Amino acid sequence: MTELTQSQTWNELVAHTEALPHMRALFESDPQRFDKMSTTACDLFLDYSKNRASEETLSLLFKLAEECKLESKIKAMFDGDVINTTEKRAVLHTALRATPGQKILLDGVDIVQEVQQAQAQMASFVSSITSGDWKGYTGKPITDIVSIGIGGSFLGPKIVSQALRPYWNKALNCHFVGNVDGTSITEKLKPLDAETTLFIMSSKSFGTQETLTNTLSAKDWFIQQGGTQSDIAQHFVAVTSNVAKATEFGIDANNIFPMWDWVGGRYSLWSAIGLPIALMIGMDNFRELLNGAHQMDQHFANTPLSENMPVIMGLFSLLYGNFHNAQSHVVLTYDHYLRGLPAYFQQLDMESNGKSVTLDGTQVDFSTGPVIWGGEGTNGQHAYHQLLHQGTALIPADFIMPLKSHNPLGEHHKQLASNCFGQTQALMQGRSYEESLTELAGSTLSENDKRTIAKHKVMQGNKPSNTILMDKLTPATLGSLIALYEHRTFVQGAIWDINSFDQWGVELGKNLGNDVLERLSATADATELDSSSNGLINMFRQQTI
Ligand SMILES: O=P(O)(O)OC[C@H]1O[C@H](O)[C@H](O)[C@@H](O)[C@@H]1O
Repeated sequence: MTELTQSQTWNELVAHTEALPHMRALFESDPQRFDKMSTTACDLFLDYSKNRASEETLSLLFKLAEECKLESKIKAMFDGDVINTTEKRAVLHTALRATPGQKILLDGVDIVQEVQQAQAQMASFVSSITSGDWKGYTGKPITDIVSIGIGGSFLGPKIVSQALRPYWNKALNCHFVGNVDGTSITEKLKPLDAETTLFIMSSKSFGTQETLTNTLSAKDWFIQQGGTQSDIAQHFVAVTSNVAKATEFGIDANNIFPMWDWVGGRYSLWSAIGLPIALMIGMDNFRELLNGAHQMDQHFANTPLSENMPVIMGLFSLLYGNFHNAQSHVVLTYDHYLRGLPAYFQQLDMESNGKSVTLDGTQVDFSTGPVIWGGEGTNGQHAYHQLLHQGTALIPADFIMPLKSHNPLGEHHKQLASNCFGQTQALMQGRSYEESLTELAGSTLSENDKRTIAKHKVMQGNKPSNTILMDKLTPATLGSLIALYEHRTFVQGAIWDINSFDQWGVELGKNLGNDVLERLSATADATELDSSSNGLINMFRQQTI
């Protein structure tokens, strides 16, 4: 048993949540509910009134957070304490968006200065590419960026540049290769011209199999297309914390951008890992993105728990996972540019909070990180929303929408908004049996059929959602939004007392994958593993030898 589930507040929450009325009743009894349960921070508006919560629920949740020393844990992260205890590392992605002049000392070194130097290196690189000063091996300016990386070195740059497409430099195009599946890089390279293509190899460790293999294939392609070994320096740059390995691999030392071990991969888009973003949207906009995140950092670090947006969102997610048995959480972006965000938050949250022991190694006796999934609205409404409305699982939802579109076309945005708000309303209020019967009153169905069909039309409602609105999707609002979710993830991990910053589960898969790779190339069939693994390996061997 953990202390957490033994605590009085935890047990009060168990009893309290069971007794809470339907959200419809909560709205009916308090016309001010929307005003009371909504807040603004960093140009993001959060309506959290459509949650299964009364004032008492909130005060119990805040009490739980206080008892779990959330405030001092937040401070410890910002101060650079070694909170990633299993890897003995500080967690300072917030330093990547600190303002110049701010001082954050780590082992006596001011890391903000290092960050500023890296940003200056990025800025001069971006300017040489966009001005055309940096030329390909035949003297032509660069037109295409191919970013090679995986995990945090892939999703952040890809999804943020996709989201900020209205800010793109029209003279450049960007492509992302993550998967080691040869199809991925083959298809990406097909339309490209080696003379005008720049490869960015992004790998914090410089040891990730997929990224090394894809980079080698990119080099082979470059040579096949007419480039020479000595041209490689003009076409390959790297972002890594392992400079020695990158130079050994053949990347020119002048073309290496730094990374640090105090930045987790899934928190790294703010560093030079974000170089593809900076190239596509320009360094000024990249700084806006950082500034948006910095504003959210300030809000998170300095706002009382009860008004703190990431805290409120983190506590609601915990409420559903721990007290309502919700196993998943859906993120629904009502903006085509934000269509990749659910996948980004999925990595952020599931790699961070998919853990089963507390910091001291005690097995948890409560659910930790839920499955995060989602997609873009309105598409999902014609598919999986059915399960949100009438399925047996409780799936809390986040709806995210800018009030203004970058593409204001006729009535499109109004219709988009009406669908977004209509969905949250339907989830909350549902439809009773009596209402369903009334709807069927004028039909030609028999009374018996009406009663049967009415049962199928019943929606329990009481399905929770948050709605996050922003005036417009800009680099700054996107920065704030992503930082909001980073901190929301932190809040839950802090209350559960787990390490949100390691990923040992991923490591085991990597090691076993390498072992299998050797067996696939061995001269004899595999016999030493379990029969399934032996069987699969040997089937593959028979097809390829
Ligand atoms: O940047 P790299 O060192 O190549 O790592 C890429 C990714 O691989 C790992 O498997 C981790 O789980 C991710 O968090 C990381 O972002």
